[in-house]
Amino acid sequence: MNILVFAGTTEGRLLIETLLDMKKVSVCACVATEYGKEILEQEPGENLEINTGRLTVEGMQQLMARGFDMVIDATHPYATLVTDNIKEACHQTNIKYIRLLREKTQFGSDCVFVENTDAVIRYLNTTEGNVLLTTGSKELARYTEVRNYQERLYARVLPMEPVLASCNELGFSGRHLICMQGPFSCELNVAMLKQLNCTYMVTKDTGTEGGAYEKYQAAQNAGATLIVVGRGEQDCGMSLPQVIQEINRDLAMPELADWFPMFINIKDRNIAIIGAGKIASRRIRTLLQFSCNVRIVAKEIPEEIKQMINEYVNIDEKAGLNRSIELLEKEFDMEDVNGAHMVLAATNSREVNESIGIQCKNRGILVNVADKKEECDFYFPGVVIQGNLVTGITAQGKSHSLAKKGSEVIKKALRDMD
Ligand SMILES: C[C@@]1(CC(=O)O)c2cc3[nH]c(cc4nc(cc5[nH]c(cc(n2)[C@H]1CCC(=O)O)[C@@](C)(CC(=O)O)[C@@H]5CCC(=O)O)C(CC(=O)O)=C4CCC(=O)O)c(CCC(=O)O)c3CC(=O)O
Ligand SMILES: NC(=O)C1=CN([C@@H]2O[C@H](COP(=O)(O)OP(=O)(O)OC[C@H]3O[C@@H](n4cnc5c(N)ncnc54)[C@H](O)[C@@H]3O)[C@@H](O)[C@H]2O)C=CC1
Repeated sequence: MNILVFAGTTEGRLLIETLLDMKKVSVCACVATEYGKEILEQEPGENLEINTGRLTVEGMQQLMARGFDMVIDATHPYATLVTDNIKEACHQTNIKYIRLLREKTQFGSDCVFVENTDAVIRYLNTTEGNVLLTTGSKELARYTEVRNYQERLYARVLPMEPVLASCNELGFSGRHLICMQGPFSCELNVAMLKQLNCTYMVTKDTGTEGGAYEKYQAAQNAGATLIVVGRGEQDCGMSLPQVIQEINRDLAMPELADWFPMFINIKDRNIAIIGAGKIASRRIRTLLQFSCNVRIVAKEIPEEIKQMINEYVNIDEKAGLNRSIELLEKEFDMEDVNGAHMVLAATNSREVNESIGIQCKNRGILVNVADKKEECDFYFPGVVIQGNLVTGITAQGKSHSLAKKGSEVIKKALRDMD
């Protein structure tokens, strides 16, 4: 089973460790930063691949096109934008999405709960006293809206060069900036609160793994008030044991294929290809290696296809083959598929392809619609021929690039065969 994990968090690391201990599981882990990679502390090996860098939705889709059984989103509970992007990419590529979410911390009613950073700033502006900010560097700029922020606020951030620079730029420096990597024990938090004389501490609900409970205890011990910023809409998800249970259930299920390979005799059968672009020409090249009659219909037929046809006509003549290869340079109409046993709709017009699909189905002609798998009666496989061996491979419409890779592997394997 191939699992794509968006990680970079403690629970992501725990999940990956558990997955790598399971048999039959390969993991591709995506982390946004080098720091996230360090958290992982895992050496890439046969069952683990690590990708570093922030991906766009398109980048995620491209990666997912390699064919994964599921995607587990173990990004930070406050990383709402990344989560939206991962969900969108899963939706586009039709891959199962699971949100791994840390459990919420059980804070007492002596905390102040606010919905977002705006609300923290509003609240702090109604109070006095020093504040220890433990919400990270990303939203630090917003906190400059707190009155006397350079005197009142103390920021605790990760010890990374760019983070330090941006904090300094905002006016957080010297005693007011603590660059340190957690985990922070209750005692350490208490010591910091006391040393800096803080009466407030701001945190997100980063869950047990994020040390939120240690902050709560510390605030209580140091006589400070903990201000908790909510998670917004990110409340739905599974815990780590639930995710593992789900994967184990999927592993136990037999994998049933929907597409059965079948070899049919197309000698002297009529095959019509509508369109003569990049996709059609790839398929024409494949079909010409079979003994079927071929009719190509396209508004414009590129010179290279005409040349390819001429070469085949010559080969056919020499070999005494009596099949027809026709080129019709015209706008498509339904007359063009009269007598066809099989049709490939590969124009660049959705409307034309859809209409070809519908009309062929109505007339009982097997049809392939290159831009919409749901409208296909059959898929065009990756075809490799060597002597009497004919192979066709499909990834069942789940990953076109996987089908392509499979064909390449077969081609090489057959070439290397004695
Ligand atoms: C379902 C199927 C139906 C059918 O057409 O028969 C289909 C559908 C679609 N393909 C799309 C895209 C791409 N397909 C390829 C490659 C191949 N696609 C092939 C077959 C199939 N493609 C059928 C079964 C697939 C399966 O087995 O899983 C191969 C095997 C045979 C061949 O085409 O010759 C050949 C690889 C073999 C080789 O190269 O050797 C590439 C890569 C490339 O071109 O380099 C891309 C672009 C990159 C990408 O998206 O990954 C789109 C979106 C179009 C859009 O966005 O407009 C759809 C529409 C949809 O999914 O609904
Ligand atoms: N199944 C697959 O593997 C893939 C499918 N596609 C899809 O396949 C389709 C074709 O892609 P390309 O070959 O790259 O397009 P293209 O733009 O290279 O070629 C389109 C062809 O259709 C012809 N055409 C357009 N309207 C026509 C009409 N009314 N009558 C006759 N001919 C007409 C044009 O003359 C041209 O030859 C697109 O819809 C694309 O989304 C794209 C990538 C891979």
